[in-house]
Amino acid sequence: MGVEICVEGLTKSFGHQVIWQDVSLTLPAGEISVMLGPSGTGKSVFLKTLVGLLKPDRGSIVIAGRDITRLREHELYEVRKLFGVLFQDGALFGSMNLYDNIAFPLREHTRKTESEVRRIVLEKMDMVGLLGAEEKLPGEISGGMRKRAGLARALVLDPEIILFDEPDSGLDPVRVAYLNQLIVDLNAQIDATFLIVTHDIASARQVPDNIGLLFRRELVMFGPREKLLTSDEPVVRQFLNGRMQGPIGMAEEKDAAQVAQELAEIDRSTGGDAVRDMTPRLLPSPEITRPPRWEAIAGREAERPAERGTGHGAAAHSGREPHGGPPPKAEPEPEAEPGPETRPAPEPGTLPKTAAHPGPETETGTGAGSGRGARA
Ligand SMILES: Nc1ncnc2c1ncn2[C@@H]1O[C@H](COP(=O)(O)OP(=O)(O)OP(=O)(O)O)[C@@H](O)[C@H]1O
Repeated sequence: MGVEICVEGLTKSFGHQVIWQDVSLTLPAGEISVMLGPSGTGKSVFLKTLVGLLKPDRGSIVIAGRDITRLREHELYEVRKLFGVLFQDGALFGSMNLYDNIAFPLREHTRKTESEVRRIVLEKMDMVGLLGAEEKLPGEISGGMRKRAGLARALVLDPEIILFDEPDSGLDPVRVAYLNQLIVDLNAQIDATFLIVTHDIASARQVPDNIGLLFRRELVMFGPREKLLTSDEPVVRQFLNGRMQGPIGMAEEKDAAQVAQELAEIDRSTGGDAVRDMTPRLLPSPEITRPPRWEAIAGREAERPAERGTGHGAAAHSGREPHGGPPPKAEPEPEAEPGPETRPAPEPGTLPKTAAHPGPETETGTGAGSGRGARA
């Protein structure tokens, strides 16, 4: 089972620039949480702070009973063993084939024999639908495959927490749909605590148990998905509907009168309720054995059949089926996709260090809605 992360009064600045202040939230063990926010609001900084790569100015981050903001570097190293991180571009080493990229953390941080390494690498490649692509170089495959290779590498040390930094960036909507299904399937299989930073509203509406929103140097809200999807908070409504009308401006904040006028206009044109759709939850693929937590979620979803596919819910926001469809393995990815995703690989030392940390087999039963919010 994944571990809970309890953040209290967290503040981070660079020089005089406050990135965010007094952030408090709890990422419930084993649940999927999404962090949203306009560009530059410090979502990536938040992820890096959680994993101990950046030090906050104030506040605490308690993981498995330890406040990681107070740990020394060698103690942090132990805590980082709990984490797997999927970086935006997969952060693969360009000169290594996928097999060696995925084996890298095992060879670096464990004493496993090559036959054990092989078993684990192939198991994780199978989980992300990449079996058969072991010999490919990162530059020879599509952006979607690179993300999945990065995910396989994040999985090899059996993390209890997985951080995803914009997993959908640079992917077309179909690849995003497959990746979302993979994320949900993995959560049902490995039961780790997931935190996803994304700009993709459709993903944010369907995938998580909890949603948070950073804006104006604050955590505006963090709480159960249902609560944010039906929220009256203008920033939340604007962001979850991808609208220009609302407090979030192109480059700078709008004045209050303009915001009030825009919101009144939306309410006039929509009757005021168009933004509060309960998008159906994405469920694990049929072939995945659902642990009790997901059984409970599926049960709750089944209780609202009338809402499925009606109004401006999932259909309007994502254009995709909420669940089902072929598993990620069946994804027909083009193999070569030169483009912005092909970036120089980072130096080995820049990756957060992780190591084997198998968790117990027990299932979490917390269910959606146990996230403790800033103001939710
Ligand atoms: N190491 C650093 N030193 C100084 N400033 C930094 C550093 N890292 C990030 N910043 C600043 O912190 C702010 C938040 O950056 P961050 O990348 O976390 O935003 P973000 O919300 O993830 O943005 P995006 O959605 O565009 O990826 C930016 O103004 C950035 O320039």
